[in-house]
Amino acid sequence: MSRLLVFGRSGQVAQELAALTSEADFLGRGQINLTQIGEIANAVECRRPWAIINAAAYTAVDKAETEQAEAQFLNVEAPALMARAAGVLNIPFIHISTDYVFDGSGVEARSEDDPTGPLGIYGKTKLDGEKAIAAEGGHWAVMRTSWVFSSHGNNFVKTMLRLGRERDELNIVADQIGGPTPAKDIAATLLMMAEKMASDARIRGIYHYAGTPSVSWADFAREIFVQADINCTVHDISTADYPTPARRPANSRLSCLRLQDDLGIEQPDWRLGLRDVLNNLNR
Ligand SMILES: NC(=O)C1=CN([C@@H]2O[C@H](COP(=O)(O)OP(=O)(O)OC[C@H]3O[C@@H](n4cnc5c(N)ncnc54)[C@H](OP(=O)(O)O)[C@@H]3O)[C@@H](O)[C@H]2O)C=CC1
Ligand SMILES: Cc1cn([C@H]2C[C@H](O)[C@@H](COP(=O)(O)OP(=O)(O)O[C@H]3O[C@@H](C)C(=O)[C@@H](O)[C@H]3O)O2)c(=O)[nH]c1=O
Repeated sequence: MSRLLVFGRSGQVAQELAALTSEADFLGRGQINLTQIGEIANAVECRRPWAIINAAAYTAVDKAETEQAEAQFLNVEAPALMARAAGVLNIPFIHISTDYVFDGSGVEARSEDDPTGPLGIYGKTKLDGEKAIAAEGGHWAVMRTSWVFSSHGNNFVKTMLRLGRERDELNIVADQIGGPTPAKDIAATLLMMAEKMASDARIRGIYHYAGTPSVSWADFAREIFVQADINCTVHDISTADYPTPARRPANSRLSCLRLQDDLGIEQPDWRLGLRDVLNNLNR
């Protein structure tokens, strides 16, 4: 019986996929060098999976501004090679992209067909990755998600838990709004999408999937401190008061109606996902 192939192993989404299924092979940095020509096609050919999920990426938003070549390879070239290898076997390929493909203007939730306009290198390479996958022409889907958190790897929740225990007050950006998304819910949705795609060729293209309700980073931090019972005061600041190498979108709201209509999948309430993550970290 053929298995699922996942690129990525110790990342947030990859670990949550591993927790949900034992019927998959996971290839992280220790198992495959994604920058080595031929390794992706070989890995796919010798395993002959029934579907491929790409959970590997270059995700360091600020560092990408100076490590453009690495970001380009991992976020554009490698996913295109995965899509091509999936096309050869005629199997579904699912990739993950980001709210950072948008320019963040306006206040409305963005739908899949809205114009893009990344503000930094990370977002630009993720957008170019989407386009490169589409150009391969196989049976592909891209899940665009946002503000991912889990008990594994690096994320805003873990940064806030560390800083909140060290300091009495923190200044956090309050004019960037988005949907925090639990990696566990992303993993479950990716598996559902893969299964559905295997039997229904109409499930293809870009799908938004983000947690609800939308909040600012500052309000997200406040909820983390309430749930974790940490005494740290959050002060609202503006993006201009927190300079970073990469610009980030002010409006990261994603409309997730397409996924609801095509697959019946609802947006997760991130506050419940946060409770679950905090419980796991406390175990
Ligand atoms: N984090 C976020 O807030 C968001 C993430 N996304 C997207 O979701 C996807 C998953 O993100 P997330 O789980 O947070 O990512 P992580 O940063 O937690 O994990 C990245 C994964 O990429 C793999 N990887 C990185 N560099 C290499 C390399 N040179 N060769 C092989 N593998 C490599 C890592 O491998 P290894 O297993 O060896 O460590 C790891 O599994 C990405 O496509 C990301 O762009 C979208 C929106 C928000
Ligand atoms: C630590 C800290 C951050 N911030 C701000 C900076 C930034 O605007 C916001 C979030 O910072 P981070 O650097 O943790 O998040 P960032 O790495 O930008 O998160 C993004 O990662 C990539 C991979 C994605 O695809 C996005 O969806 C998004 O999740 O919080 C403060 O205002 N005060 C602080 O003390």
